[in-house]
Amino acid sequence: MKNIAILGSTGSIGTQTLEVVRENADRFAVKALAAYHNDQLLEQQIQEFQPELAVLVDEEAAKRLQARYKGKTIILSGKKALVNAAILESIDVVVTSLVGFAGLEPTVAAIRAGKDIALANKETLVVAGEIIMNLAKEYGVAILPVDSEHSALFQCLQGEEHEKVEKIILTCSGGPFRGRTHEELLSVSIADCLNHPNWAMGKKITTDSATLANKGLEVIEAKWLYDVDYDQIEVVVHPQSIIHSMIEYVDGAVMAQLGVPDMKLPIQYALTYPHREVMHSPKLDLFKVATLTFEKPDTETFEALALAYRAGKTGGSMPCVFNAANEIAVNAFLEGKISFLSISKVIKSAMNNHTVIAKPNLADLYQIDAWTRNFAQENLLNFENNKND
Ligand SMILES: NC(=O)C1=CN([C@@H]2O[C@H](COP(=O)(O)OP(=O)(O)OC[C@H]3O[C@@H](n4cnc5c(N)ncnc54)[C@H](OP(=O)(O)O)[C@@H]3O)[C@@H](O)[C@H]2O)C=CC1
Ligand SMILES: CC(=O)[C@@H](O)[C@H](O)COP(=O)(O)O
Ligand SMILES: [Mn+2]
Repeated sequence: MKNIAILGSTGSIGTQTLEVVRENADRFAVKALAAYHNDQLLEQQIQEFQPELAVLVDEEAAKRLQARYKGKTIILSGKKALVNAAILESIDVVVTSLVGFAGLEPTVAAIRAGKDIALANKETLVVAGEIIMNLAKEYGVAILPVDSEHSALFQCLQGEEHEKVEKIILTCSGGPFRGRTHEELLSVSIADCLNHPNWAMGKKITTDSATLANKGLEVIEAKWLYDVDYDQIEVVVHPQSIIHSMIEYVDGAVMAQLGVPDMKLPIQYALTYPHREVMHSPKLDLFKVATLTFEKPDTETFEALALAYRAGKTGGSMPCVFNAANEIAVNAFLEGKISFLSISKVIKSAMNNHTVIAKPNLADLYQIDAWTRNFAQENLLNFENNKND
């Protein structure tokens, strides 16, 4: 029996992780659940999975739940309680399915407590990839990728010599605005942006997919997971999202992992690794798919991808700035405060105004994250007047 904690259990990855657990009740037990403020859904999850501990970061939501709930699960609140969930004695693996920089602190704590990490929260690796990978080595824990592309790469690497990797080919759906011009993007709505062609996901990552910031975050995530140079990571737009990524080896062989777009496979593989287990989800029908196509990404129109490469290649604290500015800009876009095209402008402006620290420690990263959020927030509206940029 593997005991798991799910940080972000009420979200897209969190609920799909619970589906995997439900279908493998003889293999997995849920010992800790955590969410931000969705007390209603968390309560249902507590009733069904009976964890030892449940956490709501939002104090008011936690009070509501504590007032209603009469069972044995301990309910804690606040940011620090996320760490309690991540380091609970009985846990073997922590699924990091919460969004954004908030994933960093509990992930670090979980690694230091010797827990394996099933990593969906890519922002953690973007911000602190070197620190996380070194900590994982030091504490002998596994970082198991949940992100579909990185799981595909992980699967393509099994049984192969890592030093024989020539390049990583990261596939990208292109998002809902693939093929659109700058002019056409001036007036896109929030609803258009949240209409991803292939995946049903949380709002933040869906917006990132539309700007191609998601692929940028994934380039940096791949760099740290698989220890390659940025020049070895190529992004290929593949609108069908059937090939989840590929590895080209030194002899020219290209290994790919294919499947229907369904996160339950990468989630289950991260939890059952090194074994494969039966899944009852729909399987790939190549006759139905019929055509797989590939295009170059348009990084002039979708500048966030180019900015992510720049942040990654600059290194040090710059990816932290990219991430924080993106988080602020995406929130502002989703609240209707800025236009779609301003998202990448906010990121660029924060990066241009940052003095890089070459080897930031965790304390530096917290400071830089806070500086960037503040800078981005104060400059959000600077770009709104120049709609024709
Ligand atoms: N969805 C997908 O298919 C994929 C997602 N990912 C990555 O997985 C992560 C989760 O994405 P997704 O599931 O789509 O996101 P969702 O928005 O659907 O869910 C986020 C979850 O995290 C909780 N949460 C949000 N903010 C905080 C916080 N500050 N502290 C604690 N908990 C918090 C939410 O709680 P509440 O509901 O209470 O607000 C919710 O449970 C992201 O890093 C994303 O990039 C990677 C690949 C695919
Ligand atoms: C399911 C998953 O892993 C997402 O990160 C997905 O890849 C988003 O798709 P695109 O960013 O390629 O549009
Ligand atoms: Mn992905």
